[in-house]
Amino acid sequence: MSGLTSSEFVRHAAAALERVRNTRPRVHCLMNTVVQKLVADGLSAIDAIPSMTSSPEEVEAFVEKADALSVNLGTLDSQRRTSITLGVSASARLGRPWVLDPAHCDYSASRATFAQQLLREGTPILRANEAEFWLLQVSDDVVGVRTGKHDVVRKGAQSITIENGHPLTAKVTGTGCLSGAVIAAFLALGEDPHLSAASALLAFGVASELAADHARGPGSFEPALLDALHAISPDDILKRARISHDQG
Ligand SMILES: Nc1ncnc2c1ncn2[C@@H]1O[C@H](COP(=O)(O)OP(=O)(O)OP(=O)(O)O)[C@@H](O)[C@H]1O
Ligand SMILES: Cc1ncsc1CCO
Ligand SMILES: [Mg+2]
Repeated sequence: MSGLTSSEFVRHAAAALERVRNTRPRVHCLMNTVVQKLVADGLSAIDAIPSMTSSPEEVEAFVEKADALSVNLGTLDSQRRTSITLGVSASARLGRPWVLDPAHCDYSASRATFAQQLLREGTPILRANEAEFWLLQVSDDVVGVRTGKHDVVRKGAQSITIENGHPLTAKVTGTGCLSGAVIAAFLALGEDPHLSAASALLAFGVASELAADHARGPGSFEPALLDALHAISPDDILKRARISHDQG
């Protein structure tokens, strides 16, 4: 884990949350049409600044203005393919960090092929659920994030496992998509991408636990998660973190 002990990593994550709040990174999202609002609200709640437009004519200008890009393939159509291709190339050209969520690439061979092509542009972070993750190949310099009961953040032989979280998170559509956008906000700090991705997921997992304390089910969990992303403090991370790591 880049030479850090577990407790050093947890302190890094707590401080990274504070830096996201203070620097207010701009995150451009090429997001599926199902969960645009949740993703924009979740980014705003952690004090990042979202933009969501996806027209091919404008995408390069928005990527240029942003500090990081979050790409999601959930509702791919031909215009979105064009916008995503342009956005990802601009990101790689400008050296901006970017995150790929290959949503539902396990349902469609053409989507999986597209995801695999995109992963060759720049040095992205891959954020995927179990089924999607195992379908794609990532090179050793790409950080691969597999979410689920535990989130595993791997780079080459090194991995960090985040045990924080709550099962209700999986009952709200789009929390995985939002976790990818939150990773992009942490990447915008320009720090080690492996640590940034793991820090983002630790903050997200702890926020999920805080939210669950105020929820009666998925319906009340969603707004509680936004409240928790707004309220979560570095201290919550220091007190609640449950992680393990493998140096490979
Ligand atoms: N069993 C579980 N217990 C706790 N947290 C979970 C569980 N399963 C998933 N999560 C959390 O729920 C969020 C969504 O993860 P998931 O792997 O379901 O992504 P996804 O399928 O891409 O979601 P979506 O497509 O709805 O955005 C992540 O923050 C993950 O940590
Ligand atoms: C349900 C669904 N369908 C396309 S995108 C999306 C939300 C993220 O999975
Ligand atoms: Mg998904």
